[in-house]
Amino acid sequence: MEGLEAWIRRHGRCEAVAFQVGSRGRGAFAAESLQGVEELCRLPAKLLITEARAAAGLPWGAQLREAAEEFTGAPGLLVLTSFLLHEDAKKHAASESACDSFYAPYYRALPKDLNTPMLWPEAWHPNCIRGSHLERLIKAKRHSLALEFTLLQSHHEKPISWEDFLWARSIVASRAYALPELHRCLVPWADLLNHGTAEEVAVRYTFEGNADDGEFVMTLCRPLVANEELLQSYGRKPNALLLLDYGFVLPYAHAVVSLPLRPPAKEAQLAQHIWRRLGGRDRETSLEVDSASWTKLLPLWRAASLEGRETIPEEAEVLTQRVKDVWEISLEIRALRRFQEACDAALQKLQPAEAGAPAKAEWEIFAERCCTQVVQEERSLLNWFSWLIEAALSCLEGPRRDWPGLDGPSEVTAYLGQLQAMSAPHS
Ligand SMILES: C[S@@+](CC[C@H](N)C(=O)[O-])C[C@H]1O[C@@H](n2cnc3c(N)ncnc32)[C@H](O)[C@@H]1O
Repeated sequence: MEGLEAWIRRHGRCEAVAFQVGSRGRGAFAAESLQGVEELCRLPAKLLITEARAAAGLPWGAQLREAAEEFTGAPGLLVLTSFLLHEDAKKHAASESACDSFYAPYYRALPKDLNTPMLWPEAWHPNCIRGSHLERLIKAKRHSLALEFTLLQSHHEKPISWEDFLWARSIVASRAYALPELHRCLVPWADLLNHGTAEEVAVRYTFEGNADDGEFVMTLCRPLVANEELLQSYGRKPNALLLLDYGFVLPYAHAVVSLPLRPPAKEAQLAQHIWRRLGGRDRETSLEVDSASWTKLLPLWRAASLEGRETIPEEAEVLTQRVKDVWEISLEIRALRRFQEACDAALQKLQPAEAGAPAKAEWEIFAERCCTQVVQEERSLLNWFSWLIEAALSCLEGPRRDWPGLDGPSEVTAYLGQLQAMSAPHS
């Protein structure tokens, strides 16, 4: 760390921060009590490994970028990974070994051992994640990593190992910033700050000036007492994504599940027409749903629940609009039942919470604890959906004595909105 700080001070500025190991691992702490808005670091552009600089530093940079654009939304992450491999950064991580790269002080401050699902052994598959959304995410990630590795191998002059690739890819996934001016980039010093919730975050950052000679500036945005940890935000992410890219979970973060959504029957022309107008796919798809987005799926479930008709009537556009809002009580009941069936099916697929062989290694105990928490959150979210649907159905189907004034679907929706606001599962 001293080498990194000396390097930063030679080229830019960093203030008032001490690096220590705390409850979140190594992190940045207030060296003294800090009041008001204070500049914590000012880093000239040349200290940042931007995707443009990485591409320029690789003989195959331009071709790799072009090829990566074909199959990933963030090609810069692959270019940065390739650059770390080309620079042999892993060899210098957490070591004093000789390195003639300009970024040597940064590489030496990088962690050698990481624990994210990308680095879990391929065969390691904890029982608790079977059937979960988390399992789908991990499988999809492994699949895309294999494709990325093949792409990098076809560009690098020297052979690269799978282990080195996974290390470099995990470093980039867990540390790269996305700055509007520079796109993806590694920012030495700043990337030592751990992640906190919106209430905990104590810094904000910006890039001033142009890409070649601008500066990355991090500022304090609330007072801190001495030794308090300085936290930044990695974005409002569900625990499944925090686990996937960063290898940790928060005690309170929102859960996500995937629910199967089946298109209406082929012969139900009107339903098919409305389904497609709403963006529904031709085949069964799994949609990611959380406690904030579930209502956006209701129109699709309504469309899928429409009774078949031979032809598309002239008023089909009007009907599409009605399906987006709440239309009629019987349709709403059928749609909610479909939603409930999808939740039940997803719940059935989850393993009992206590399943799983006892873990041995330290990384395994930690990984299994994180997985168990994420899957428990999925289960809670699915149970919460079921509870909401039950509340809605008893409202729509029952005598509605308890809720006088709830006469039509829109009142029911408003009522559900209130229930949702009061009871959303935050943990
Ligand atoms: C950008 S780095 C932060 C610095 C890192 N702790 C280090 O020693 O280099 C991101 C990594 O820090 C750890 N981390 C960040 N925020 C965390 C948190 N709230 N709880 C636990 N670990 C956290 C995770 O290992 C994550 O992959």
